[in-house]
Amino acid sequence: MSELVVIGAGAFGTALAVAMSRDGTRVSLWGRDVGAMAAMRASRINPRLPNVKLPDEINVTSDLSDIRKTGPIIIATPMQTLHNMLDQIDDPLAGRPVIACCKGIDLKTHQGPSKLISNAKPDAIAAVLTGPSFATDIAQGLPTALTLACADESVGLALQHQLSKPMLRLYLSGDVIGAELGGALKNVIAIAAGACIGSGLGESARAALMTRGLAEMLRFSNHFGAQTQTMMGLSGFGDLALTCTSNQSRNFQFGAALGRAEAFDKSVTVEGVATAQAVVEIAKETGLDMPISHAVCDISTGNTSVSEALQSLLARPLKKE
Ligand SMILES: NC(=O)C1=CN([C@@H]2O[C@H](COP(=O)(O)OP(=O)(O)OC[C@H]3O[C@@H](n4cnc5c(N)ncnc54)[C@H](O)[C@@H]3O)[C@@H](O)[C@H]2O)C=CC1
Ligand SMILES: O=C(CO)COP(=O)(O)O
Repeated sequence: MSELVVIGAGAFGTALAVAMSRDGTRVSLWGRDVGAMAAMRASRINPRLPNVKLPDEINVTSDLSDIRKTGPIIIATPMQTLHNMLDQIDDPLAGRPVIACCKGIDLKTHQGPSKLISNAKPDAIAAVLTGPSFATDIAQGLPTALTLACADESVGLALQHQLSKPMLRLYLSGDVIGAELGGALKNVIAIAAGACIGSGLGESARAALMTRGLAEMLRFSNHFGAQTQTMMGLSGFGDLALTCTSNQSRNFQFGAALGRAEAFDKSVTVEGVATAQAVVEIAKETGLDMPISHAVCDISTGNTSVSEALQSLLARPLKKE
């Protein structure tokens, strides 16, 4: 019987644990909050996914030593907590695949999840699982397709086969940088799309933002060696399309609240805010032109209003597509 560890018992970690356990795989689902994990163990319900019962195959735990069990490790904590999370794991995880689902760029180091993993655990095998998928859809067993990216082709192939399920199709890629940058950058553009709709600018404007946003994603990721094909696939265009057009997306919801000048619940995970800030800092260092990310950084930190940000985007010099 295969085994798997999922670190991070939020919506996404729990959804993946449920999906993976459907074929009898034994999953250890780790969360940091001892009380919340005890409650989840008793009720078999995660309040973030209230309609989904956790199967018996899932061992809900707050004991990090449970990750010593065999099998790949999936990390589904928010991006800005990954550095600290890896520091808490005292095992070197030698030879173990460590698969990040975090979508973002670390503000302190300007690195993505795979680099943080390789720096902290040089003997582990870093991989990334990303693409268009809401936790609720995965947990309910609705059809979903994701990118699994791993630089080690044979490990990637083995993971693709182990983690693909009848309703969860994993497409394999060797372009780890491209896959993780797609997931990080689409959140920034989704905030812009939400602000556009929330402030009543219309769906044509949103389509323009998505298209020019994709151009920004390509410019940025190509600079760091990503392949264009990856950005046009599930982890780039696919996730951009989902997140910019669905009210279920928290990044979209946050942008929409900004557009309507409404308050937003600070406890909700909105990965695009810190990533926009990291992108602006990286753009300053590299000279990359990232106007939408600049606008999102300014509106999400309260430096500019949505209408001022729009005016500055519209006032840019006309250029070739
Ligand atoms: N929810 C979704 O539909 C999807 C989420 N993701 C990604 O998965 C990652 C996690 O997102 P969600 O599960 O949705 O977030 P969530 O807000 O539902 O859960 C986050 C979890 O991380 C835990 N956490 C917070 N700070 C922590 C720390 N310092 N150390 C350890 N654990 C900590 C929280 O207790 C919570 O259980 C994000 O990067 C997100 O972009 C990816 C695909 C879909
Ligand atoms: O990444 C996601 C879907 O693929 C989830 O998006 P949000 O974090 O914006 O909710």
